[in-house]
Amino acid sequence: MTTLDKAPETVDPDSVSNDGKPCGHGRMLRKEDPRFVRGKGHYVDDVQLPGMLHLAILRSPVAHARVVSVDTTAAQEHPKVVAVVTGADLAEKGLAWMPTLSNDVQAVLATDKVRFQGQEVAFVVAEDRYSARDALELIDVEYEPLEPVVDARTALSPDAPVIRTDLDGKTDNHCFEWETGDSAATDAVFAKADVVVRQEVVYPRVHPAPMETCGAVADYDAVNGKLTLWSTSQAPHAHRTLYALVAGLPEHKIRVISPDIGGGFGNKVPIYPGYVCAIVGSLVTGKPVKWMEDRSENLTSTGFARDYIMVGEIAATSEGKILAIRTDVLADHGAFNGTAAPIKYPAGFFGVFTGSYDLEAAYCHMTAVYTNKAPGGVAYACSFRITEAVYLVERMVDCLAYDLDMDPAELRLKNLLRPDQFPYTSKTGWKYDSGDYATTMRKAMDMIGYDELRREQAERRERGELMGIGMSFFTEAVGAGPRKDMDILGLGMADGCELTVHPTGKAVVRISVQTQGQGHETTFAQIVGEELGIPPEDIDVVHGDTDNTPFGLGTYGSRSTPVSGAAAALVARKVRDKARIIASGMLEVSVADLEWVKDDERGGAFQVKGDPSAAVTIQDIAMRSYGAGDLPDGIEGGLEAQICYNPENLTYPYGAYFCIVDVDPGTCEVKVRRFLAVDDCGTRINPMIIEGQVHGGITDGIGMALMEIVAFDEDGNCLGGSFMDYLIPTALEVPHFETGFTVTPSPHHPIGAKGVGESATVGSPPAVVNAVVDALKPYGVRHADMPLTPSRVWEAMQGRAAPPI
Ligand code: PCD
Ligand SMILES: [Cu+]
Repeated sequence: MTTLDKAPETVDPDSVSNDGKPCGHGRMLRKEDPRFVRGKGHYVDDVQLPGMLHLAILRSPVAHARVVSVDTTAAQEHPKVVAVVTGADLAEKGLAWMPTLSNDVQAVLATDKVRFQGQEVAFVVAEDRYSARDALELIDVEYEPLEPVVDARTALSPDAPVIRTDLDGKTDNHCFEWETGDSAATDAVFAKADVVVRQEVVYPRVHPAPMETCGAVADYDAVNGKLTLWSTSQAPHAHRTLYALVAGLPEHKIRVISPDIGGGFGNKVPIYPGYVCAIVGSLVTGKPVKWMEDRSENLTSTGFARDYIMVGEIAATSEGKILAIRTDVLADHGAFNGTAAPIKYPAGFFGVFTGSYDLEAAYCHMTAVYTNKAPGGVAYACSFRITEAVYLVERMVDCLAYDLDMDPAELRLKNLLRPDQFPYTSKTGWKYDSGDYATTMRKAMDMIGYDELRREQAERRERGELMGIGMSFFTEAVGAGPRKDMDILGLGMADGCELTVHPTGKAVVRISVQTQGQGHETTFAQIVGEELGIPPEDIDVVHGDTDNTPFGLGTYGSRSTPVSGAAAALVARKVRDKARIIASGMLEVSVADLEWVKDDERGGAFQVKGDPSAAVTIQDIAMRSYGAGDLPDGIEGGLEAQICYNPENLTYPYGAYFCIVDVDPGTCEVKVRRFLAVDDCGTRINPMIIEGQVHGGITDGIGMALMEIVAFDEDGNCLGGSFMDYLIPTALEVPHFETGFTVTPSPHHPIGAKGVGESATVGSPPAVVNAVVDALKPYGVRHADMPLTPSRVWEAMQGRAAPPI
């Protein structure tokens, strides 16, 4: 069902739920913003504790070397230094290595070797931040250089030095092998196809680069045996459990607090050595210890994203019916596999590379390798590798359009899944919950004025101008996930939620997910408010503190709305069920005689069927639940509930994106003239927040398509270690954003909502690249790799392969 533009007049047409009723309170200003715009946000670096010490990390200047010796004598003598800790010190405590969230191990501080430039080698704890940094220079490390492995393509060659000598019996740089789909069936379809298109497509290494870098303040209270850790974590509960397992501390004696987070984008999902160092620092000094990265440390040593070399093949009929897709991927995971992905999915959700199309067969084979680069493979605004998958398929479809000389919009419309095919099980086993793709695609084409733009393009081409029209149609799988298939290091991906309505009818909802700027304090209040008829202003959302919130797996992969959002709606319904019983006592009727009504005047109320005068509001009921007088039999006092929600399936948001670019034939500079995103994320809780999310994601996508890359020289030196070298887009590089939407609610989500936080980062890079390649069509360009900097555009126009950057 698509409730496109079908909302009744009285309802904010921006926000309708399954049954056409308003959901939440629509466009509500964010409750957290008054704090942020007045500089009253409270971030990890704002934490100041009495007697707090400062920690700085010594990092490897080289990519691959044996650590011969680490001499800390001079640093220890620095008057303000309190402690210096090396890998050898940690090894004595059994803490030199830690598990990663993808079942690998990573060095906290190097013992045997350094494996990437920027790797943690030792740390200093000093009285102030400056002294800690100064003292790093007094540590003398002797390195015996080893040949670095920089290029994933040669990592498996027999003469490549073995990076992970720490792993028992390891004789090569192989990380993992993975496949999905049906190889034989796919080969058979390819054999009979009229057309086969093949293209190598590289998604370069990029960095999430959140505004706030990573950091922690650890405070170990030896008297009570309690560790409090303020940290920049997108997943405080999961982190706490891992600290308990690794350090052997009792879990109830660990409190992880994620205060305000200045952007996460997947970068704050992993546990970094720095967090562990801060904990060790506090344990050994008995004082609170703060560690805060600088920008360069963040860019060179924390979780990068992508780094996939993909060879795609698409089989089709000469009329443009896509039959099958096949791909072979080489994945560069850096020195340690630092991806965070559900354990059964080493390549994340890359299995959705079949896109939004109706295929006969599909197959993917992937090889992942270790290289002497920073660890990662994090899901940067991407539900576990979906960004890469969508980029591959959307680039391949455009290559097919090029080869068949077909219009790429027409080609997509011909192949999109039809509404009657949902729920649709893809050839790689993903169950797409709902969709009406063609409606969304047509709406986007109308909004952008597709036919008119093609006419304009033809005219401009006559004049030698390079105008490009690019598009993408994407489907994501977000909301990990059903615990039967998904866990991170053994932790099932269900989320708890607790709701308390106070006697005066104000409420507190405690959630396990962690906002990093998405506006959860607003939208979760809206979800509960909608269910109970309590104004969202009267509902406080508590998050980011393991002592005060229920267990859950955290925020990434756009899972908060699909999982915790569902939990919030259901816990509110549980409270409402209890309220109904209390109301039946108050009104002296049976429960069956009551109906739940919501209106502007009263908010929410239970009313005797057919008698609007006999009603009690949720606020009346709350007071009664705590107040004097008897409650119905078996009903305890108070109005609260808790649940743990295990999603039945992921949710599958989708969208149709259009990008218009102009390429200067002289300078080869790309200017994004227009960008339109039409998203379908099911029921929209707060359209204003959704638009903000989409604006951010488009900006990210333009950045990746046109300028972002973490490159390395042949010695393994990172060439993107500052914002002078690692370019991110500013307001100057992005156009005015155009957005639209359709609403196809998720059938299994209690309010029909799907995630949206990453949609635009997933959908926009292929739209931008497709636009640039389309602009270069007169030069016979079928593909060019990101980032499409002027030099790469120039090379493509010369008919040359892209040079390394
Ligand atoms: N339907 C719907 C959906 C949604 N929503 C909204 O919107 C938002 C979002 O959501 P989601 O989609 O659910 O998501 P989340 O989970 O919450 O979040 C996450 C995401 O989010 C995004 N966005 C953002 N924003 C900001 N500001 N910051 C940040 O950091 C960030 N990050 C990014 C990322 S990257 Mo990953 O981590 O990579 O995986 S994942 C991610 C929120 O508020 C909600 O509520 C609404 O309203 N409706
Ligand atoms: Cu990804």
